[in-house]
Amino acid sequence: MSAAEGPLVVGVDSSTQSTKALVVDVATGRVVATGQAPHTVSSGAGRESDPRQWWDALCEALRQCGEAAHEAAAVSVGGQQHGLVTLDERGEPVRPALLWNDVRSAPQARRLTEELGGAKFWAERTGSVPAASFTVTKWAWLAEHEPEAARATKAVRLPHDYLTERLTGQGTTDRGDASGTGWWASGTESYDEEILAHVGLDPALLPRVVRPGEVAGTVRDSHDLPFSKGTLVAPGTGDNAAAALGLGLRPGMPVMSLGTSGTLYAVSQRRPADPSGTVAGFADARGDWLPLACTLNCTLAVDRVAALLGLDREAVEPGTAVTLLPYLDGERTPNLPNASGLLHGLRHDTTAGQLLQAAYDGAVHSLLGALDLVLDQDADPSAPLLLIGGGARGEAWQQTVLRLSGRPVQVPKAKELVALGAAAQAAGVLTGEDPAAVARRWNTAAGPVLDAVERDEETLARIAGVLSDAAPLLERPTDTH
Ligand SMILES: Nc1ncnc2c1ncn2[C@@H]1O[C@H](COP(=O)(O)OP(=O)(O)O)[C@@H](O)[C@H]1O
Ligand SMILES: O=C(CO)[C@@H](O)[C@H](O)COP(=O)(O)O
Repeated sequence: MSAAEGPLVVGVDSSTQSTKALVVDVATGRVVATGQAPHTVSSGAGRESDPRQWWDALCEALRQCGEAAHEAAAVSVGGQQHGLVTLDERGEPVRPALLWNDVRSAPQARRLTEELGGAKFWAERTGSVPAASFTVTKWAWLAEHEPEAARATKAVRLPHDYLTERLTGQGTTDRGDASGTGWWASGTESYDEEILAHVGLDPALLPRVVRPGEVAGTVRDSHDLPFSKGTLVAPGTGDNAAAALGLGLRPGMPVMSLGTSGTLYAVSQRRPADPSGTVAGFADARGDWLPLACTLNCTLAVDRVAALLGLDREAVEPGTAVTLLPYLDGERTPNLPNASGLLHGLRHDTTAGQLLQAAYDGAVHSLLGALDLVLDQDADPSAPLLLIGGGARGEAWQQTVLRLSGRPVQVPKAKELVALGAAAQAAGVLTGEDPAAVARRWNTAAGPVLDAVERDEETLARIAGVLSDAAPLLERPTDTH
């Protein structure tokens, strides 16, 4: 491998299942070294992870990157959104973090929405109607169910803030990740004191919101740190906002990300405020907006169905009239936190491969319903849908998205767009460039475009019909939730 042409930067993706780190050459975008280490997430009623494990995974991923990581001039961390990290006076976790896909705070989400002026108030004030994923509902759950833990909390952080702080020693966040808390007012771009007072959270416990392009700090002097002292640390952001940077996204370019979560989003210059709650009105990491819909059941749910059927994930068969709503973890889009998986239309001649195809269809249907909502009205309807995340590598996912969207689908060759976006942000603080322009210079979105096929309206209508007819069942809690 030839020597790097420019300075090196590190981009990190600390997502739900693992941490990935890339060392990237700023001049060319060439990935010089990579590393990856897994996390564990609790099963059962909640979804929790120990933040210290994210740090250990980061150190391990960087160790795998070798000497190149030590040579990096700047680093940035992208992380799974929304998770509630509670720290004591020594900066140690009070308890494991409550993750974005933990639906135990659904009652608090409903209650907060009602208590503070309803869905319209929340959408206009924070950009989003809080669902169980939002940090504010998790804090309300903690205060109600574990008041001693809430009292012991001396700092509240998001996952990417926690890792950034361990690098710099300073509590910081950015507008992209702050916009997923439910306590950040999108109109004024500041913490919302009324909402914070309502949930009994002292604003002094929150991190400073660093501006796009501003340096969050430098790597502090500590023997366990994998970087050289003085390495610049960029603000970092939530993983979806990082991927938007990593694609060099412009308004009108829709993205579907297929990972633990399914997400569908676009960049917009208009501040979103959807009172239906389908679209979250996130900020992006540059100064624009990132209207986004998110599902709780994506690659893990479909892989689980494949495992139950004893099939390889690619062993799908066409021609099904079966509907499978794969809501194994409850669901956020549509907002059905108590739901479980539902199967309708099973016949003697239904094959296992058709059942598997129905799981893919159900997962993709939930996301595509938000496509027109995340795009600006003047967006070109024939622009390709960018497909990213681990699932984008799968033929069955690609073909399902192609058939149900009716759009061309572009699959970027670059695999780790969240980590690349973080690297582009790190490059930005080093050179003063716009991170999205850095990513465009690196040509990160390049990849094959699959031609559009006629949209499968029949399947979309069948799934929508089952969803609507089964509403009372899907709202009913099952024993394990
Ligand atoms: N070739 C593939 N085909 C389909 N799915 C894949 C493939 N490779 C990985 N995946 C899926 O991608 C998921 C991980 O995606 P990723 O975007 O890394 O997740 P996250 O960021 O949520 O941790 C796994 O659940 C796995 O099922
Ligand atoms: O909650 C959301 C977005 O609102 C999720 O997209 C999380 O940010 C988790 O991301 P992955 O680990 O699936 O990438």
